This record gives sequence, structure tokens and C-alpha cells, in this order.
Amino acid sequence: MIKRNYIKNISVKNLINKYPFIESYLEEQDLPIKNKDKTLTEIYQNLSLEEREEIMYDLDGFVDQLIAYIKNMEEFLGTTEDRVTSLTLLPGLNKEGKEENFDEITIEAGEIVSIVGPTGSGKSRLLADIEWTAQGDTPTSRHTLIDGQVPDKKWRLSGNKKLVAQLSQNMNFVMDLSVKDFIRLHGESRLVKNLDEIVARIIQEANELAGEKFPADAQITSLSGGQSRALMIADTAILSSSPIVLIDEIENAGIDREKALDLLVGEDKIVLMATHDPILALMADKRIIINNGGIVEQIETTNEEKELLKELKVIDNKLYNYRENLRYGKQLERFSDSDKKALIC
Ligand SMILES: Nc1ncnc2c1ncn2[C@@H]1O[C@H](COP(=O)(O)OP(=O)(O)OP(=O)(O)O)[C@@H](O)[C@H]1O
Repeated sequence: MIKRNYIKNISVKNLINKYPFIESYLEEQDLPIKNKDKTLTEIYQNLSLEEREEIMYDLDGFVDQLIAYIKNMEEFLGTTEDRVTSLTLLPGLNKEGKEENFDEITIEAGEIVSIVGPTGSGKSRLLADIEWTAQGDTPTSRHTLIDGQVPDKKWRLSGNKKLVAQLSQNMNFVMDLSVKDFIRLHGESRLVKNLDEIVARIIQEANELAGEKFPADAQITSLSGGQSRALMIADTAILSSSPIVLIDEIENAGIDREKALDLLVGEDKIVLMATHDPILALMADKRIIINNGGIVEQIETTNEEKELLKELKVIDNKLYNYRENLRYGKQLERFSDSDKKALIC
């Protein structure tokens, strides 16, 4: 809630610092701001009667309009400070119309949850329910809560402030721009302040995720599937304001999956990922098991499983090295004794 007195009594310089987009708004109002250290109250007091009639007849009315403008712009840019701290799922019905087997599932910001289940079991349906903030009005009759409350309709209707960012398996760029210009364009549309810094950070993080590095001036259409995915993950983590990220099958993307998750969770997002990969599933804090259209269980990742994860990573790393050797035309060699020890013992 932006207070009228706060806006009236803070210097115009600080006001613009906090809400950079109001600079052009104030210019359009023809407000004579010669000294930006002055507050709106002081500027109003110095206006002649004629100027007041033309520009700012009533200080409170002017400030209320300015506050409405700030709110609209923040809504548009997705920078409102009402962050999402939790997502709750309430049970619906499975494909046979039977009630799902849980009371409620709450996922907090910064948590990773995996969704596992056979093909056709309803994983995408669950993601779609979350995206639509289901209120008993989807085929599963599930309900969702945001921060423990029935979600605001803005999540469904707003085109800009999206609840959910989706990273899907298939990604095709239809524009031909350099990586730098593409990310810049996104940053500009979000009116970010330190654009150069943000663009450089996204490209650097994407390169840390991608197996094969790419320069900032590479054309986006020339990126490989894994590189495109890495770029979109870094972009989503750093530039997207959506508090929930849904990831579909990150495993085939040829990127550093652990770093990708760290990056997304580090930005305090709620991450849900549909996966068949045990390494990814165990990296999550818990996993939701789906069968026949319904959630049948939620399992917290145990300490034993976290230990198993370390062992699986040894195998994964070994396989990764085989893939790399294969790619670079090397002969593949059998396990050494120390490999066997590390893998089997
Ligand atoms: N509880 C439900 N009630 C009715 N229909 C459902 C329910 N859950 C899922 N479905 C429907 O079942 C079909 C398959 O579900 P979905 O595509 O979500 O499966 P999936 O697990 O994502 O499959 P895949 O692994 O192949 O991507 C969809 O048409 C979906 O709308």
C-alpha cells in the first residue's frame, strides 16, 4: 500500500529512484521540476495560482492519480511487492471420480517439488491446474490456494504478471536476433534498471549451464536445444517475475541440471518439475506421485535418498564422460578398478 503522505513528502529525486517510470509521467504533466531535491508538496507550494489551475489544482488529487499510475505500472511490469510465499493444492477427483488421497499439499517459496508418474497419468494436467489457479473448474475438480487464500483473479487475467513461467521441452525461436539483443529486448520490456548488468549476468549463467559455451553475439536460432534451454532457464530465473516455475522434462536438455535448479531456487521461486529422472527427483525436497489422474502420495526425500543421490551422481558423471568421449571421437574404455570401487562399493 503506497501512502499518500509518503509520496507527498519524499524528494522527487528519491521518488524517481524508487519508481523510475514516473519520470516521463511527471514530464508529461508539465510539472516545473527545476530542483529534484524538492518534494511534491514544496513544488505545489511554489506554484502560482495560474499554474495550479493548469497543472496541479489539488495536491492530494494529483498524488492519488500518481499512486494509481504507479500501481498500474507495477502490475504491468510484475514488480508489485506482494510476493507469493506458498502454493497449496487441495484434493480433487482422479479419472474414475474417486477423491485424491491427501488432505492438502503446500509448497513454499524456494522449494523444489518433482512430479512423477506413468505416461498419461495426469502430470501435465496438474501443472495446468496450477497455471489456471484451479477452483474446482478443471477436469480434476482440484482447488489451489496462493498464500493460503483463494487466488486473486488477476493471476488468470493479467497477461503480464503471470503466476507461472513454463519451461517446456520443445523450444523454437522464431526471431533471428543475437543472444544479447534478444535478452535486452526482454529486459527493456520489463523496464529493468541496470539492463547491461542483467543481460551480461543472464548470458554468463546460461553459459555455466550449457555444455558447449556460446558468445553473446551468437544468433539465437543457431543455438542448440541445450543452449536454448540454458538461456531460457537463466532468463526465467533472473528476469521473469513469475513466482512459480514449471519445468517439463529437463533431463534431455543437455544442461547442468543441478546448477539450473540452484539458479531457479536461489531466486526464491516455487519450482515444480515433471520428471522420470531419479537424480532430479531426489534433488527435490519432495515428490508428488500421480496415477490414474490423481495424486496418490507425496514423499519427502529422506536422508538415505540424499546419500543415494551422491552415488547416482557418480554414475551420472561417468555416463557424462562416456557421452563426451563419444562426441569427440574417442575410444570408450572399460571401467578401471577404481571406477568399479567408486561405482559398486
Ligand atoms: N483427474 C482427472 N480427471 C479427468 N481427466 C484427467 C484427470 N487427470 C488427467 N486427465 C486427462 O488425462 C489425459 C492425460 O493426462 P496428462 O496429459 O496430464 O498426462 P501426463 O502424465 O502429463 O502424460 P505424459 O507423461 O504422456 O506427458 C489428459 O487429457 C488429461 O486432461
